[in-house]
Amino acid sequence: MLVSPRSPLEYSFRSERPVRTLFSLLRRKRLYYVVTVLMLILKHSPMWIIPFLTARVINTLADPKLYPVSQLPFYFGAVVILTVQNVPSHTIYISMLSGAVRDLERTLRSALVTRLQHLSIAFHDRSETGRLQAKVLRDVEQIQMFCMLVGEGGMVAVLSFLFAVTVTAVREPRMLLFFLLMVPLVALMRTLFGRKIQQRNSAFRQQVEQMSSGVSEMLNMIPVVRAHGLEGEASREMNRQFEEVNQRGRKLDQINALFGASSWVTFQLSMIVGLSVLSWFCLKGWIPVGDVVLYQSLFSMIIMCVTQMLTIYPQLAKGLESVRSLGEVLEYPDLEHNRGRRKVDRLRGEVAFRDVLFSYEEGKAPAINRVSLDVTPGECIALVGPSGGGKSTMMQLLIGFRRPQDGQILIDGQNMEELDMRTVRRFISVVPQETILFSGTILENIVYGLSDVSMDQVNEVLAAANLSELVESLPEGIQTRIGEDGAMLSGGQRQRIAIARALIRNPQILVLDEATSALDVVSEKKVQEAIDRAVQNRTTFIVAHRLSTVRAADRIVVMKDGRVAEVGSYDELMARDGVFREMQSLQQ
Ligand SMILES: Nc1ncnc2c1ncn2[C@@H]1O[C@H](COP(=O)(O)OP(=O)(O)OP(=O)(O)O)[C@@H](O)[C@H]1O
Repeated sequence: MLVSPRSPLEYSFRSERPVRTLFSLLRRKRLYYVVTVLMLILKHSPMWIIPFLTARVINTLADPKLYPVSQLPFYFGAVVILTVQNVPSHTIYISMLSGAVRDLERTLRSALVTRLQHLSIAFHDRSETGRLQAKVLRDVEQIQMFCMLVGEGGMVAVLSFLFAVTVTAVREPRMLLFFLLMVPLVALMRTLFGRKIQQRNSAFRQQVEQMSSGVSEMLNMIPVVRAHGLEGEASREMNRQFEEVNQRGRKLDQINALFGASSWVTFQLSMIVGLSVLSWFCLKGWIPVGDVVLYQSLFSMIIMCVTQMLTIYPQLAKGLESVRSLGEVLEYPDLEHNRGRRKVDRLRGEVAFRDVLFSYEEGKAPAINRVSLDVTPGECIALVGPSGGGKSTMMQLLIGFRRPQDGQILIDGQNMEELDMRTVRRFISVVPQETILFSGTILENIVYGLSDVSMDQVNEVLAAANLSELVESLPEGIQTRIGEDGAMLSGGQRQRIAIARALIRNPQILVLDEATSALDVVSEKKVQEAIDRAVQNRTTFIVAHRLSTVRAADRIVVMKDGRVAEVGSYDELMARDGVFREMQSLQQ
């Protein structure tokens, strides 16, 4: 069942092994990484070599008999060359690192979006949009930052630490012993403060997030607040949140200041202790004067590397957590399966439900309970019934968003399970209850997703959807921008645009979920006229609420508790003393 459009990236993605997953993802740009590491070593080499050269210069000056003074220009020249080469090597290093990491970022986002497009509607129902959005944006950004951090600070810290420890171990093991005694002290202090700062940081972040959702809620609520005269309360509530952010922010700044100063003092004190030990070594004659500078540099390198690694560590944990978070999408198995199934290049519009059983969750009462229904091409079926009766679920089954647990749905006599639903859906249009519009022009909203549509076709559907008059009255006509989510349009106009969008595809099957919100008489009449035209020459299913729609349907199917309670024409059902007549008498 789970054959799917999987990218190679998804095959190598194992969220239970985040580090291995990252390595396998980074392998795509192996050459970039090799060059990055080489350039890193080259660009950073002055930091490692200059202390040796400085020591040599000082030793030469202190005891010219030991080292020839004539070599001094060579040392200075070497320092200059080493320093200047940092410009090209650093530039190449960053462009290679960024090239590889940005490629990873783009690949991950694109894999996520492709996967999200193919995951089942059931998955999307269960997932909050905000959480999915955070995965595509924030989690990928965390992974990108993680890789940059490892590539920049992390690698330098590890390499420098190994370099300093090895050099000291080889040249002066007694000094290494002293260094390794000091390191845990610095690390301990860092860890203790780090935990406290992290707590304050996350409290502050939560407060800021709460404030930001508070602000957006406040903006949405402005008309309600104004209508109830609650402006004062609304402002007070926001001020309370601002005050909380202010308090937490100040606490965070204080602890950061204390930590910053303490770190600096600890570092300087450890340097002074290091210097006094080195001075003692020098006075004893164990090391020359210049080596005091050398070991002092190596010591400061070790302390800085340890500090750097401890700073990076929490970010690493976050990055790995983000890899796991992406796994929830990239490894989720519930994909719509189409590969290898029969493609459809034409449809007559015959639909049959055969003993269809469907429940949203295992063990729960079925939303569709053994329903059978035969619909001939061109027929108009109105689905009516009490709320929760199963009308929308029937439509979701018809368009293949949900799959029956038992029974069959046949389209043109072919079992839907054997058809490539992507090809079937080219012949099905859906007008949902809530019209979804985007902030383009009327034309863009109507032809959405189609590339070669003639203006004649557009004018035809405008007329069919009763939109010609509206479009002509606008100064920019069909090129008028309709604002975010069609904010400039009335409810009836939005519905008619949705109908036009459905009709432009000239579907063989039309599914129309009528909006329940009441329209004024004129709007309702216009929408109804549009529907009347839309149903011609195609099989139509309308989840109907309006009496006029119900009347015009060839057959009315009354759904109750997941079953078909009654089927018949308007007159037939009204003649019966059943659910439909009761519903109609309540509506009038
Ligand atoms: N996504 C879902 N997850 C779980 N249960 C659901 C889901 N959608 C609908 N249901 C349940 O399935 C049953 C049928 O719901 P459905 O939406 O098909 O009814 P309806 O007749 O279209 O109702 P309405 O007229 O209110 O839209 C109801 O009991 C409903 O609670």
